[in-house]
Amino acid sequence: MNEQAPEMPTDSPPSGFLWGAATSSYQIEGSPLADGAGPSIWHRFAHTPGRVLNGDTGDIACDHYRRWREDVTLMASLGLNAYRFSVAWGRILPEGTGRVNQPGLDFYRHLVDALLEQGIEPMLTLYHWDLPEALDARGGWASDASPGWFADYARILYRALGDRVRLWITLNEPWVITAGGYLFGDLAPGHRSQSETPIVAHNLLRAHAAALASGRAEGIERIGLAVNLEPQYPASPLADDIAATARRDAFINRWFLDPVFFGRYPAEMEAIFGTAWPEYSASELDALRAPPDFIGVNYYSRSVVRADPTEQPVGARRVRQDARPHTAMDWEVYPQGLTHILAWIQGRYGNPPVYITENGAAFDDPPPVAGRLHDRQRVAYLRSHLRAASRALRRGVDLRGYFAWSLLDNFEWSYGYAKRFGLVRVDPVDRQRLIKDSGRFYRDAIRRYEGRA
Ligand SMILES: N=[N+]=NCCCCNC(=O)[C@@H]1[C@H]2[C@H](O)[C@@H](O)[C@H](O)[C@@H](CO)[C@@H]12
Repeated sequence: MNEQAPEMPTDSPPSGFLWGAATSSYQIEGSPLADGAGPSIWHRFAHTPGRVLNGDTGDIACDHYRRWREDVTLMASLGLNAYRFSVAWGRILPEGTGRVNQPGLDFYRHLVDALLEQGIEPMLTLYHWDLPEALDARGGWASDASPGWFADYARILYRALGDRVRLWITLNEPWVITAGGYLFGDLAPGHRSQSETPIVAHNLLRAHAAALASGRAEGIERIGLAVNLEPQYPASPLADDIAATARRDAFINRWFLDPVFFGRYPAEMEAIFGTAWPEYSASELDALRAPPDFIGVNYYSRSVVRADPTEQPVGARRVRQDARPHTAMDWEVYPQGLTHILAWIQGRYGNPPVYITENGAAFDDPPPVAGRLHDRQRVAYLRSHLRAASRALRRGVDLRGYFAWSLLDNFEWSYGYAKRFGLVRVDPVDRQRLIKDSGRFYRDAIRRYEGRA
């Protein structure tokens, strides 16, 4: 058996299924201030000593801002029929509001046109963490004005690209934006405030609702929300561990989806944040109800949970499953969790359309040999998770597509370039692209699934 051949069930996916790869602006583009762009909070954060491993920044990254034509050709050679990317807000509105920077709009219009010419469906994420620095100086996502800023920015893009982009995502991972940027402080803007955190989360939900409404007004029909979801499993049947697992499930998985689908927060949130949890009126909560046309699921791993009062604010911690394989991020490889979380969405939120908008793994890749890079662990990860997605399809989940994270090795936030998720290697010195075995595997899997193998 050819070890690269995908051992996957032969049941083919629904017609029109999207096979893509995903990236984000700050992680791949480089040239953060080119052609009139304004700096983002990640430009400042990365240039702040001690914030990013090895002092890495996104100043060059994958140099995609200049190599985007080459990268579109690369996507076509992989047989992708879709590509998920994000727009850098500061390229469009250097000050975050007000004056539009036409060269920024032109960059994304050229990219979209090149994708369409290759038969690749663009999926545009409006916000993937790179808030304009000028808006952070005005309070950022903690500001009551932030939903309006976001809706105005979204409207400019809907009007500029709405005739050629059919799939839109408002926010990428509001949980990570909130927890990483405002609670734990490992991501930009690097705050550590229990009182600020629920306010930021509420403003992000208001911003999603405002961008959805402004999209509807512009006739945009398919607007989603991308969330990182991580199934939580109790470490024991002890009541304390069961309760801790429910709290962590609310904190990670239901904090944002329940408001947009039900117009209410999970009951556990008040217990988690205590007096820092604001009082909300019925109308404030109902204003959060803004069900997306699809859910983007970013799946990486699961957690096995034990109660731990020292781990605040949830009073729960992840228990490492030492006997199981882990990625270079120390995340357990657990493909079953993908099937479980997709079935959970199906049951809880009424079987909405779903795209797996991110799934992949960082491993310490071996060096290339004779023009090949044998990333066996990543091939195994992809194979097992594509099979897990196939099992969800068999259970009737309305799964519309799969986007591998990531197309390219790129800037992995506070880890810099030390963690590599790409199907394609990017040389740290000259940024030359080299398709890894995982990229070849994915290409062959697409052909087989689409019956072209
Ligand atoms: N324990 N544990 N488990 C998993 C926790 C996942 C939270 N991080 C993400 O989802 C980020 C998402 C981001 O969109 C992308 O920009 C990042 O590059 C990838 C890789 O890090 C993922």
